[in-house]
Amino acid sequence: MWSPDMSPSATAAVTDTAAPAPATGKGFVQVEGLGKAYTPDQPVFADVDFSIARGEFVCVIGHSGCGKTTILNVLAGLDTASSGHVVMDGREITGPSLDRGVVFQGHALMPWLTVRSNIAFAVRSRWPGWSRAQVDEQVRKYVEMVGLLPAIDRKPAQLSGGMKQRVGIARAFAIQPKMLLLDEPFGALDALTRGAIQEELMAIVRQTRQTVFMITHDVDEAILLADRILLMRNGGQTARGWEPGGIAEVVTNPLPRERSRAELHKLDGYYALRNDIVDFLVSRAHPA
Ligand SMILES: Nc1ncnc2c1ncn2[C@@H]1O[C@H](COP(=O)(O)OP(=O)(O)OP(=O)(O)O)[C@@H](O)[C@H]1O
Repeated sequence: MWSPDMSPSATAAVTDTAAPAPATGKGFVQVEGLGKAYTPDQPVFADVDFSIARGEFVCVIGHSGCGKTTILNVLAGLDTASSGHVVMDGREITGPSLDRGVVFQGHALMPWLTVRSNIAFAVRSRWPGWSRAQVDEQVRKYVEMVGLLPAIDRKPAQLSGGMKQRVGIARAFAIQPKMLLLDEPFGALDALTRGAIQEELMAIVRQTRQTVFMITHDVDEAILLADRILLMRNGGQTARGWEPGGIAEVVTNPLPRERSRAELHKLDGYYALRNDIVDFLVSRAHPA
C-alpha cells in the first residue's frame, strides 16, 4: 500500500502483513463487528458490519466525527480497531500493504520529485525487480490515464490543485492495488475541477474494474460514483446512556451504472435517492 508519509526506508520495509484467514465466501472485503473507542465506554462506533464485492464502488457518508476516516484507516491497515476485524481476499488486514492504495484529500506528493519520479517511487516499491523501462512504461500509462503526460516532468509546485490530485490518483492506480481507499479526495477542489475528475475517476474505475471504498460529504458525488452508499450515524449521549455510532442504513444505487454528472438529475429515481440521503443526514444521523 502506498502511504504518503512513508519514508523510502519505511516503504521498502512494507510487505503484505496480512495474515491468512479462512475464506469466508462472502464479500471480497468483509468487515465484521468493527468498533473503535478512544475513550473507554464511549466508543465512536460499534458493531460495524459490511462487505464490498470485487469491483464494487462503495461510498460512505456521515457527519463529521462519526468515524469514517477511522474505518478507512483500519481498512488501510494504518489504524487498529478496538474490536472486530477486516478480511480482504481471504486474509485478515493487520497492517499496511501495497494491496491497498490510498488517496487523501491532501495529495501528499514528494515536493522535490517530478510527477514521473513520484509515481515511479511507488511503482518501484511495488515491483522492486522491475527494470527502469518497465517502471517508466507503467508510470506513463497511468499519467496518460489522468491526462497529465504534458506535465510528467513538472514538480508539484508547478501544478494546480486538481493536477496534484490527479497525480495522487495515478500513483494509487499505478500500483494496481486490490482495493482503492479514497478519503474525500476532491474535497479541496473547485466545483468544475471536481466534476471533471469525478468523471475521469468513474471512467478509470469502470475500465479497470477497481474495487473502491470512498469517503465523501457530497451527496451527488456518492450518487454519481457509488454502487452502494453506507450511511453512518454519529454516536453520542442520550437519555438511555452513550450510544455508539455505526452504519445506520445501506442504500443500493438504483440508477443505471453508465451515468454522467450532467445527466444525473434527469434519471428516474435520482431525486428520490437524493432526498432519502439528505433526509438521513438532517433527521436520522444523530442519536435522538
Ligand atoms: N487519535 C485520536 N484520539 C482521540 N480521538 C480521536 C482520534 N482520532 C479520531 N478521534 C475522534 O474519533 C471520532 C471519529 O473521527 P474520524 O476522523 O474517524 O471521523 P470522520 O467521520 O472521518 O470525521 P470528518 O468527516 O470530520 O473527517 C472523532 O470524534 C474524533 O475526534
